[in-house]
Amino acid sequence: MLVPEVEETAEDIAEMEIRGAATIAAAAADALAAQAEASDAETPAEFREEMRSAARHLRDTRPTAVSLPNALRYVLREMEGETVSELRATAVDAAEAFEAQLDRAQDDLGEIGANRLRDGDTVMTHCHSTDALACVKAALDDGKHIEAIVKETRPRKQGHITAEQLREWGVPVTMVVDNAARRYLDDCDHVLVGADSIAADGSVINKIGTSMLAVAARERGTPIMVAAQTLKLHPDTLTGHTVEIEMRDETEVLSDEEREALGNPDVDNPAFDVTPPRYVDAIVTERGQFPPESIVTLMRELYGEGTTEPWAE
Ligand SMILES: O=P(O)(O)OC[C@H]1O[C@H](OP(=O)(O)O)[C@H](O)[C@@H]1O
Repeated sequence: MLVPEVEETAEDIAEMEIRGAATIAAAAADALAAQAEASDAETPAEFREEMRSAARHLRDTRPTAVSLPNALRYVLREMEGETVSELRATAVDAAEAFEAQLDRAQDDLGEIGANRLRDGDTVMTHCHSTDALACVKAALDDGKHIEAIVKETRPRKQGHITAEQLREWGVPVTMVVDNAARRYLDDCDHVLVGADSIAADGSVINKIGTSMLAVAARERGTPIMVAAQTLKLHPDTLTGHTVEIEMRDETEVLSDEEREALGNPDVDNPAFDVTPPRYVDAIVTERGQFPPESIVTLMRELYGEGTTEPWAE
């Protein structure tokens, strides 16, 4: 019943071939459009059930980045009609509209974030975030000179992706291991990170190590800026739900051979952590910059008091 694009996208998200909250959201919307286009469902009910099933399959890949369910929700909600062809057309249009909105939001967010960066500033980054990099790009486009201290970000070293992108834009980059962050904070004007989810109390759920970085940055007096388009706002947290932290495979930390050589210790590999709002100076969205404690007002405006699960069986 599921088209190959849905199966492939789900596998690529789970394996992190497709990664980064915004990129995952766009790929999921694309996969739903592919399902709609290739479906051979004969009745509207059958078509709707196929789309719900595709959404469930995509949603079950990774639990933490809310952009994934937010993308699926957007497409399923916009899908309407009395016939299969109407449902198909509205689903495909919705996926396109979603992706266009996502690109626009990232551009707008970048412009706003760039206002915080002055000519000559140095930013410290953690992991790889397209929303965070959009702020640097907009600052560069404004003619500002920006330098970067890029944290490696173990265990998957996504700092390498950030370094590569920044070098491509001509930004001088210094790579450091994660443990060197505090030593270099005095040389930085901002800590700049993305987010996988933002909770209603302003907590930021981002790549493991963000909270340690934020605590150290607060202690050094370096401002912490989180770039997160509104797609990252987690509506379930309005009704008291918490955000599930993904635990990834232990072999990302130690290979089987390394582990055996150490006498088979237990290994935990949480992919994300929670940074409390008191360690964050600003959450930059496409709707403006917010102190973390006031993000709930924007969340209510956009999502009401919570959300439904349009993919439920
Ligand atoms: O949406 P954008 O800003 O690109 O990325 C947001 C976040 O997604 C990534 O998670 P992962 O690498 O998928 O585990 C990082 O934690 C990054 O900060």
